[in-house]
Amino acid sequence: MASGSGNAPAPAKPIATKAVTIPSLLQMRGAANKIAMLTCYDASFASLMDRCGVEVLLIGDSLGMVCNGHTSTLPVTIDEVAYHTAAVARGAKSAMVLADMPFGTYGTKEDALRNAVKLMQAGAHMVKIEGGEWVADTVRFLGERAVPVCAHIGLTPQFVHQLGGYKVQGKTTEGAEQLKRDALALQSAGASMVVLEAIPAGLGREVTELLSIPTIGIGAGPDCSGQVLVMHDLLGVFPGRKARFVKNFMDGQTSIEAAVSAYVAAVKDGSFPGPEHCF
Ligand SMILES: Nc1nc(=O)c2c([nH]1)NC[C@@H]1CN(c3ccc(C(=O)N[C@@H](CCC(=O)O)C(=O)O)cc3)CN21
Ligand SMILES: CC(C)C(=O)C(=O)O
Repeated sequence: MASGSGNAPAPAKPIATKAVTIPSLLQMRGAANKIAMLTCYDASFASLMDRCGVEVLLIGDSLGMVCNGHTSTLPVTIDEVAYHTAAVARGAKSAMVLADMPFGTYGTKEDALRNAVKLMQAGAHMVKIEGGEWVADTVRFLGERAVPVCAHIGLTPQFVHQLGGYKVQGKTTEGAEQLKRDALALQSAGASMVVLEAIPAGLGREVTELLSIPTIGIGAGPDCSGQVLVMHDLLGVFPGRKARFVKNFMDGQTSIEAAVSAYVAAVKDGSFPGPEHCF
């Protein structure tokens, strides 16, 4: 307790008080200051997460599963993501707003630009695209037209039918080599960040060391530049099967704010993910 503070309680001080930007995320990566990302779908949670110091709010196409009860992300439309993005953008003060490009919205570069513009005009600061080397041209095309891109490789849920389920990727030597080629191609194309989903922890570390842009892991081990979770998993309210990388941060907490703060603290101090959350 600070002395001489009188009777007035100290006002709750938000951790992130300055706008999170692409340069500030790059700087965090360089300083080994872990980046905390969470999915977010509405203004009230955006405000809460922002106050708790979450640096990036992802309007994930997971919204089709956690908000709408679909069994995959494929039914999600660009207008649905734009609607939730506008809500999150109204609630966020400092956090970066990152919006997912849903299934079927970036098949051609022209489609990608037209749809990304909808998300940027709804309030996104960056869009996320699933795919490797083969989407690098799209990443470059968007970047050249003022749309920053976060790439997403490893387990890419829009490919669920080709992958045969939500399975760990990059387990074979060939798979791991392809993932590294994908990561480098996406960085060269101008990606500002890359999400690594459900890959062996060692590969998550290797890809992070290979790149100079931030890597954000979900089931990709503790050595990524940051971590992301679906908020319904963090709060223990998703009724479906839990992936290995999920941790319920409500355990032992009495408020959502405390749970989100515990997540941010655990990402920052490196205690999340633990070995039990890794592949
Ligand atoms: N609530 C929720 N959380 C998520 O993380 C999430 C969604 N929904 N919807 C979109 C995708 C789907 N995701 C998933 C879903 C399941 C697993 C899963 O159960 N994986 C197995 C891997 C099995 C293996 O190959 O060994 C696991 O045990 O974790 C992984 C990612 C991630 N995303
Ligand atoms: C699981 C995260 C990374 C995501 O892409 C989503 O929420 O859709």
